Order: sequence, then C-alpha cells, then structure tokens
Amino acid sequence: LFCVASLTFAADNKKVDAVNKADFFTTNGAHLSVKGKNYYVVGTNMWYGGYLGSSGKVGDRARLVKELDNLKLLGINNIRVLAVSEKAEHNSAVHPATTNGFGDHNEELLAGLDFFMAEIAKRDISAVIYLNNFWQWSGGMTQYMSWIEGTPAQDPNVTKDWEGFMAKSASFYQSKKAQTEWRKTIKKIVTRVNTVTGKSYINDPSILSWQLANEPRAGNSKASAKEKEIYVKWINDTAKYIHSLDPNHMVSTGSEGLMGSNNDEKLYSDAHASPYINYMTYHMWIRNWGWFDKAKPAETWDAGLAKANEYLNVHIDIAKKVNKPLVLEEFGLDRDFGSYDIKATTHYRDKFYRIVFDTLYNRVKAGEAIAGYNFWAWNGSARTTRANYWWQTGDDFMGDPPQEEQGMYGIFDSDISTILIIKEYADKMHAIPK
Ligand SMILES: O=C1NC[C@H](CO)[C@@H](O)[C@@H]1O
Repeated sequence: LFCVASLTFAADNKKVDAVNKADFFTTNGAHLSVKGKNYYVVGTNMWYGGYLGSSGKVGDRARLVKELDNLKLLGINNIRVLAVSEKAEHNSAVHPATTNGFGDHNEELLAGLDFFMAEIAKRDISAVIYLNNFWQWSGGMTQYMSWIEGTPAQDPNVTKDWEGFMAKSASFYQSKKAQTEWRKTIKKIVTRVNTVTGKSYINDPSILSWQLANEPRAGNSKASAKEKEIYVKWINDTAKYIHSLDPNHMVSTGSEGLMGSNNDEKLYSDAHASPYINYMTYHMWIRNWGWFDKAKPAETWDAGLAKANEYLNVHIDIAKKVNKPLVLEEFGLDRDFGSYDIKATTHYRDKFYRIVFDTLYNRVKAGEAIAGYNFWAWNGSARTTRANYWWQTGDDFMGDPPQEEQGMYGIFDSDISTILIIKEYADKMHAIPK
C-alpha cells in the first residue's frame, strides 16, 4: 500500500511539476516577454514577503494574503522579494534570519517564501528573488565576511564609515570561502521544492528572475580597476552558475545603475554584458544621493528633478545600446520634510511618483528598452509604535527595512493620494498593447 502511495505521490509531484517552457519569462531583444507577448513590470518592493509567509510566530499569513489582494487591486504584477538573510548582531539588521551561520538555515522561515510564492501565483504576480544584500539590513555580504574573519559586522549607521563598509562588502567577491558558502545557499534556494505547492522553484513560472543581490557595487567610491574587474567577473560567474542550476529562469544583477557603478558607464555596461545576465536594472534615490534636500524642498526640487530626469532617461539609452530590457526596480521619496509620521503629507512624493511613472510610461509606450518599474516600497497595513521609528524584533515588517526609520519611504495603505497615482499608472501600463 505504501509503495503504491509513494508512486502516486511521485506521479502527482511530477504532474505538479510539469511545465510548459513557453510559460517562463524571457526576453525578446530589448523587451521582457512571456507567452509570446511583451511583459511590462508594474511592481513594488516587499523584501519581507517571505517573512510574512512563515508559519512561525514571525509570520502573518493573514496579513500577507490581504496585502497581496490589495496590491493586485492596485494593478501590481511584480514584487521584488528577499530570499535569504544572515544573522547579524548589530541593530540595523532583521531578526530572525534565514541563515544563522554557514549551512545553518531556519527552515520555518525559508518555508515562508514557499507560501509567498504560492500566493503570488494565485494572483498572477511575478517575483524577482534576490539572494544577497550589499547593505547591512539583512546581514548580507558583510555578515559573510564577519563569519569568515571572526570580527563583528560593521553597522555604518553607527560607525558612519560607509566607505569602509562598502569596501568590506565588496571584499565578499574576492573571498573563495564566502563564494563557496554562498553558492551552497544559492543551490539550496534555487533547487528548492516549494513545501506548499510541491512545485520546484526551477519549474515555477512566477519567477521573473533570480537576482544576485540587492544593490551590489564594485566597491566604495574609490573602487579600483581591479575591484571593478573582480565585480564584473563575479556577476558573470555567479549568473552562469545560477543558469547551470536553473535553465528556465532569467538572472538579473540588482544594480542601482550608474550611481551604483562609480558613475562609470563602461563598468555598468560591462556588468550587464554577460550572456548570463538577461536584463538590466537600475534604482533611483534623489534624496539619498543628495540631489534633493528634504529640508529645503522648494529650493532643491527643480535641480533634483532635472537630475532625476537625466538619470531615468540615460539608462534607457544605455539599455538600447546593450540591447537588453531595463527595469527601474527601486525609487522613492520621503514624506514632506522628511517626516516619518504616517499622518505627514506626501505632496513632493506624489509629484515625484507621477513624474517617474509618466516618464517611464511614455517610453514604454514608445516601445523603448524600458520594461517597467517597482516603487520602493509597500508598507501596507504595517504600523510602528516606536517613538524613534526604529524597527525592533517583533515589530511589524514594512517596506522600510531595519536599517532605516519605519515610515521613511514606504507607502502605507492609508496613503490614499499616492495609491491613486500608483493605480492610475498601473492601469495605463496594462493598457499598452503587448
Ligand atoms: O535597496 C535599498 N535601496 C534604497 C532603500 C532606501 O534608502 C534602502 O532601504 C534599500 O537598502
């Protein structure tokens, strides 16, 4: 009886895992494509999707289902989500982590991503799944180096030494031990069988791409030619490795574009020239990068937006040259005057969202190499009770990660004026003939 049952299960599993190659996302020149039609990303960022999907006390499946229903109603068709985090001791990292040490994984938490993937499939939402982080809020590359070197990972929010932090992060690429351990984690995630659906991730058509990391950079502002060369090789070799595990899905870098490439167009183009990198990514942070001053909005708006416009458009021109699709997968702006208070107005944010959406929508409609966007980020029904707006273990997860004040950039479900703009442009994007 057991033998028959196990044969039946195996057959069912095979059936569950049976797929049609045409169901997978791919590219068609400078366009993303699926089932023979152009695909336009109308997305958001929800790094914590797997956390909410966990069955353990850190999860909140009822909230996740509600958030995904609301995002679907907004016209969202793609979510960028973190696959793995590394346990870090500092106060800017998420707790718990999916990885507590090399080979030491929190399966209950990892299974949260399974639930998330099962739920987005029900809503025809795709996912970009990133496998590491150049920054400290999920442990990331510096935590790998901390485990190897036996020294605590730096928190640049405390040390204020962002240059030193970025150099340490980038040393990850040169560490054989780090790469060996990371590839074991990559293999564990990419070849995973979804414990909710029984479907292997390799055969899950909801995955738009595996992404190397969140915002990987070649080094700090003084990255050497050697560091740039190592970075480009790391991208190619890792993307090739992922394709060797998973012939069905695309691979992307998670790059911020020129501002994450030392403003070196050759580095950005070389980083995306690999045949194993299927499309290009960029991010845009006009306040983080000092183009707009949240304390002096009226005085800095025009110059900031001029730079934003240039940034939005120059990458589309580069993508056209490289002949690969491009996705703006992060952008955002603070609440007015940089308030974190959910009751604060969002006059400048709403203007900014409209300009970004309109600029990209018009170039997508014109058939250019831009394949869509993800706003950063979805806070939804999350709320903070902290007077200092700083995330602590057990607090609601929101789009603002633990390295930043909760409410900085994320869109709450009460931000009606912004949500209406998101919906307005989602409708326009979905109306573009494919
Ligand atoms: O990936 C990122 N880019 C910018 C976000 C806002 O500062 C930040 O929270 C995140 O690390």
